[in-house]
Amino acid sequence: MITSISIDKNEILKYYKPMAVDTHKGIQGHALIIGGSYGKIGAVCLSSKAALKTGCGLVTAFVPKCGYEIVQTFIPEVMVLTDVKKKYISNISFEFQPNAIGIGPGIGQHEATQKTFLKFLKTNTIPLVIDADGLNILSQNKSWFLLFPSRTILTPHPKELERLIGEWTSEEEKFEKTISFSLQYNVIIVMKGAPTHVIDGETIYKNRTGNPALATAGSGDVLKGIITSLLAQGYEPLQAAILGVYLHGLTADIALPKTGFQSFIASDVIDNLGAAFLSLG
Ligand SMILES: NC(=O)C1=CN([C@@H]2O[C@H](COP(=O)(O)OP(=O)(O)OC[C@H]3O[C@@H](n4cnc5c(N)ncnc54)[C@H](O)[C@@H]3O)[C@@H](O)[C@H]2O)[C@@H](O)CC1
Ligand SMILES: Nc1ncnc2c1ncn2[C@@H]1O[C@H](COP(=O)(O)OP(=O)(O)O)[C@@H](O)[C@H]1O
Ligand SMILES: [Mg+2]
Repeated sequence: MITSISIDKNEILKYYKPMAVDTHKGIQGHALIIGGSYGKIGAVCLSSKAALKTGCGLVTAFVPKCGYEIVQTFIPEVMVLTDVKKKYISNISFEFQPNAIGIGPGIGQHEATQKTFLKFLKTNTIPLVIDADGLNILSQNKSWFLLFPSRTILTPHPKELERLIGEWTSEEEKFEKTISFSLQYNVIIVMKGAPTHVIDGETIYKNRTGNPALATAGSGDVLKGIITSLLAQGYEPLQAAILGVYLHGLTADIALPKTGFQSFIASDVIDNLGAAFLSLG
């Protein structure tokens, strides 16, 4: 039976955890963001900065070599690991245990990137968020769906969703297909749009924050960083997805009187995260 739930402040406050007074960076969670390719390192910068500004203690970015100085300069608080290749990722490798991994922003679809992504999926057991080209690679290799760790979070925009589940002819069919996908692979699907819905099997959560100011490059990359950060901090995957889309939308609602719809950019989501958290009390 399908259940519909609103993502509003009441819902969020059921599980939002303010930071403990005696916490420290070592227990606030370590998020790993894997992504970027030549010309699209910005996606990783935005995602990594959003992860830090959502409260996790440590963030590491894994990028192709060309991204090293870009990420270090854009956000020195983030640690950076690099691939052996200059312009794209070909061999995902890291020697620490992150609490959550976000993969996909700006990663491209190079053959070598696809190969290492498959190898990664075969061995990874760490809570995972997959976005952007990570989803596009999966759409081209549908047998890999079976490799999702249970409760993986997928964050497709409508075009990425269509590539994953195939075309639909009505809103009803879109929801039916997304629900079946979520049930079949035991994944949480953040159906980005206006509004965004979070699908967990037959439960549909409809987000109540956000506005058209979010229709801007990198806005999804930032959302991915926010959700990965929450996952790294120990939120259950469903809670991380719900709280993430709520906070993301709220930043745009808070900023709107200052920026208007047009001049709001993805960095403004990051800049308004503090105000969004403060509004939770
Ligand atoms: N500064 C950066 O480095 C940026 C990197 N990006 C990366 O660029 C790569 C490509 O991502 P894109 O999403 O641009 O490309 P895609 O080809 O996946 O998606 C673009 C297509 O989807 C359609 N679409 C998007 N949102 C839609 C909506 N709400 N309703 C209906 N159709 C919609 C567009 O019209 C277009 O046809 C990703 O890896 C992404 O992470 C982008 O996020 C932009 C910023
Ligand atoms: N008109 C809108 N109203 C509310 N949210 C929107 C609107 N347009 C886009 N968004 C949000 O902005 C984000 C866009 O994500 P995405 O398309 O992946 O961007 P990018 O890949 O450039 O980072 C999603 O979270 C989506 O829900
Ligand atoms: Mg995107």
